[in-house]
Amino acid sequence: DLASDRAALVALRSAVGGRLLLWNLSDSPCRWVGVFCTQNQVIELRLPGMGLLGQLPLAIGNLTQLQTLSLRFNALSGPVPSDFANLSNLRNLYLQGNKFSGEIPGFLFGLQNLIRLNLAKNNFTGTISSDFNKLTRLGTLYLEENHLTGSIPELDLRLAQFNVSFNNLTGSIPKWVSGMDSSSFLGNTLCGKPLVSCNGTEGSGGKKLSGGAIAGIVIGAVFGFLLILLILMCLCRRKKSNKGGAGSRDVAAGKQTEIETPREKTEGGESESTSASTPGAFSGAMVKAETRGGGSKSLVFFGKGPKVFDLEDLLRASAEVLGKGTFGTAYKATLEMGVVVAVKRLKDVTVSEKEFREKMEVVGAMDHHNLVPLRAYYFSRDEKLLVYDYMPMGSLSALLHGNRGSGRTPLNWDTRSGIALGASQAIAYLHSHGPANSHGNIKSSNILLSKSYKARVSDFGLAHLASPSSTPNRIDGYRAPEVTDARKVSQKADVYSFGVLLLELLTGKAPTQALLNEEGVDLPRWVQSVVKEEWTAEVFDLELLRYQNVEEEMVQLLQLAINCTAQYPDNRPSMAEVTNQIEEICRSSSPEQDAASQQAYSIDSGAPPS
Ligand SMILES: Nc1ncnc2c1ncn2[C@@H]1O[C@H](COP(=O)(O)OP(=O)(O)OP(=O)(O)O)[C@@H](O)[C@H]1O
Repeated sequence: DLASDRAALVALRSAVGGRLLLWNLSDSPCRWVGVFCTQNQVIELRLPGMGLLGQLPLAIGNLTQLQTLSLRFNALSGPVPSDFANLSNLRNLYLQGNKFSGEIPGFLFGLQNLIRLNLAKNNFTGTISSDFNKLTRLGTLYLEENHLTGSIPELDLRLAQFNVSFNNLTGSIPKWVSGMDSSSFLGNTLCGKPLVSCNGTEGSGGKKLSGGAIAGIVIGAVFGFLLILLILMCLCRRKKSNKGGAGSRDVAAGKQTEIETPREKTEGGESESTSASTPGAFSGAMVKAETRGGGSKSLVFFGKGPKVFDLEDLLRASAEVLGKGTFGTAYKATLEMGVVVAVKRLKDVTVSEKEFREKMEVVGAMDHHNLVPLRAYYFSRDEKLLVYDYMPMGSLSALLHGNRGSGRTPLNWDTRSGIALGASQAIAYLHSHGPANSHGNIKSSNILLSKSYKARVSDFGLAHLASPSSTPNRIDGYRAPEVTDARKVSQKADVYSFGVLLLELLTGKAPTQALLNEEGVDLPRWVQSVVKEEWTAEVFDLELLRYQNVEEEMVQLLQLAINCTAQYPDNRPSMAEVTNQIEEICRSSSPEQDAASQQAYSIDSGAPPS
């Protein structure tokens, strides 16, 4: 019961101290940092980097319902206490980054429910026991950077993740792990696939190179680098001279406009564009608009800077369809002076001209670095055009779901959590302008990206202008259950949509794709059903799972997403609260995280976007 769980935690606190000393003992233990309960029982204890010092007492073993125990990156030493044998419900054990010593204790092999075991970066000695075979559910085994000796035993496990690098292991790599990356075995005296074969004839890693060969490689690499540098410099010069004096500055924007070659179309069925720009094609449609609309109207600009282009310039621009959305078609328009903008032609606008202009004034006045700014608009009876900054990196939807094949750069935790934070800040900013201010259409194709993968929320306010009949099904995956009229989306409904977006970031699944899955459930319900069973890896995007050390942050963000997608609006947090929580999650993953994920990248050679 909770009283005995509490006693165990207090005993732990007095033995290893650290930030556990900040626990408020007069509070329920379920409210202490790192302690997670279900039905008045502690089921998770997550204490990473809490400055815990010394030997663990016999205490944690009393937390009999514990499913996840994380003590990673502390200064815990000595043996793993024997009462861990009582943790029969334990699924995830993270002890990496401590100074635990002694052999890998035999009682761990009695924890039949273990799915993830991370003992890396400790001082464990002895051999890798064949008793690991008893852990039939094990999917992750990390033992790197210890002092383990002997050979890797023949086991009958099907592991998704395995690493024994930088131990003192010898012998040949058994077949059951020979499909792992060579980096899992480096720093030992091992041979066989994926390292060099044991008779020294084939394989990729492990061959000793002579001093001369190393010198040759270094010199070659330096020359190669210089050559690439030279080519890049030439290319830059050519590009500059091509541009000539053409204004690449969007003066209306008051800042540099990013001019890009047409980007790859990755948005599945949503884009109907060819990648070639068509000079005049865009203007054709608008000339019609201009003549039919009366001809005297012009673009209404926002922002303080001078207006570098006018309607005439826009008419002459080459246009390329970016995609068809709920409210019309989006174009990439390249103006003759070189400025690139995104133009949206709205359809089915139901509000009056006065209402439209008032709404545009509100939208145009929004100024936040995580919003795509509305630069100008045009209104006539037949045509309504909105001019935005063009975002060359496309949308989060394309980034997450496009190009899932080989050659894709994995989207790492830092990038995803950074996008979540930026988007939440923009939405919280919109909400801070009064309770009637909501976005109304939060989804991954409306989260655009800057060159440095920072989130820019677009399409703010458009939902309030469109008729409900023009709202296609595909936004349903994001829509809160209480929303019946797409023009009236509350702030709490925005929070719901944002929660779905977080789930999309964490699972890599499109909400619309989840709608079509075999069970016919939506993304929030699917995640909840998986999570209810246990906090397994199953919900997370495989690309994220490669970076083990962020799992706690991932779980925290998952919990937040689940809170945001609560069925009843009152049970959802406010957007300001959501932003604060994401900030905290990002902060807790930063310092120690950076070093660890850098390491993961260098092993995977998947360069993180800066
Ligand atoms: N400012 C922009 N810069 C670059 N690409 C953009 C810009 N605005 C929209 N896009 C892209 O153009 C395509 C169509 O966008 P649009 O907003 O019209 O539709 P949507 O996002 O699919 O749906 P909805 O209309 O419901 O927002 C999307 O792929 C979107 O990412």
